[in-house]
Amino acid sequence: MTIAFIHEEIPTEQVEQREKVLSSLTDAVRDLVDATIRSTVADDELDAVRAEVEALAARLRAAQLPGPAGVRYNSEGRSWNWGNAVVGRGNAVAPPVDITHDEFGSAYAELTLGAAYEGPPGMVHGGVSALLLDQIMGETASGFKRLTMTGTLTLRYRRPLPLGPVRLEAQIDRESGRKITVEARIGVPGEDAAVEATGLFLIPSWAPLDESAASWSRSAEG
Ligand SMILES: CCCCCCCCCCCC(=O)SCCNC(=O)CCNC(=O)[C@H](O)C(C)(C)COP(=O)(O)OP(=O)(O)OC[C@H]1O[C@@H](n2cnc3c(N)ncnc32)[C@H](O)[C@@H]1OP(=O)(O)O
Repeated sequence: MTIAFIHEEIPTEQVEQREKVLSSLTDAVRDLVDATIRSTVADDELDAVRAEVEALAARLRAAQLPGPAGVRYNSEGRSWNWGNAVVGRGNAVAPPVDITHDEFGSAYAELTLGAAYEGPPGMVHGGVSALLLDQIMGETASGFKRLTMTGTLTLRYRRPLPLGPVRLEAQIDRESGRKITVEARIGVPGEDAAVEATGLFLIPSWAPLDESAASWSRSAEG
């Protein structure tokens, strides 16, 4: 098995410009998804919109990567993972989340979950809560200083979480060698947690304990 981080020598300024433009497109596509779910226009109008959307997809397919976007990095230490299912700037399926790391071992995020993330009527899908928690916990364990992968994630769904504004928080609870235990929660801001999580994150045996993306890539391929 190879987990490859891709070295691509694009200047950071250019990466950031591309990310800005791509993020705007992603936001527009998210809006399209929400509009599609909630639209009540007539069937022939839905059909006309479908034709226009297909034409837009064909324009984007004029130049494509051969596969998924992967995780890329340049020699200035800038990395980007625009296809990531949770934080990918080019991924409109991903919830619109920005994770803040206030200090090593602690992170939080606030975002609004709309119609695209519904499970029980009017409530956030339990898998969406798990998705967001896994990402914030993994980033907290990693701190972008070391590669961590989810080993075991345990969730307790204490109460339904309404669609709308939500807040996530995560902290490292303890660590021992390659094992990092993280505690986290998601809920309505200012209220008791709707979902509490405990996760065991592992620094894989093939990865260095504390290194850069370049060495993760060499270790993973080697
Ligand atoms: C840009 C960068 C962004 C960096 C920011 C990153 C944010 C990422 C957030 C998203 C995270 C994901 O979705 S990650 C994707 C989901 N997770 C995965 O796909 C992981 C799949 N599993 C694996 O690849 C592997 O099993 C590993 C890496 C987890 C462990 O393999 P290993 O390193 O060879 O470890 P191994 O020798 O087997 O075991 C070492 C010790 O850990 C224990 N152990 C092993 N597996 C588990 C387990 N699943 N749960 C509990 N404990 C386990 C063993 O019992 C042993 O304990 P002892 O005998 O020593 O006591």
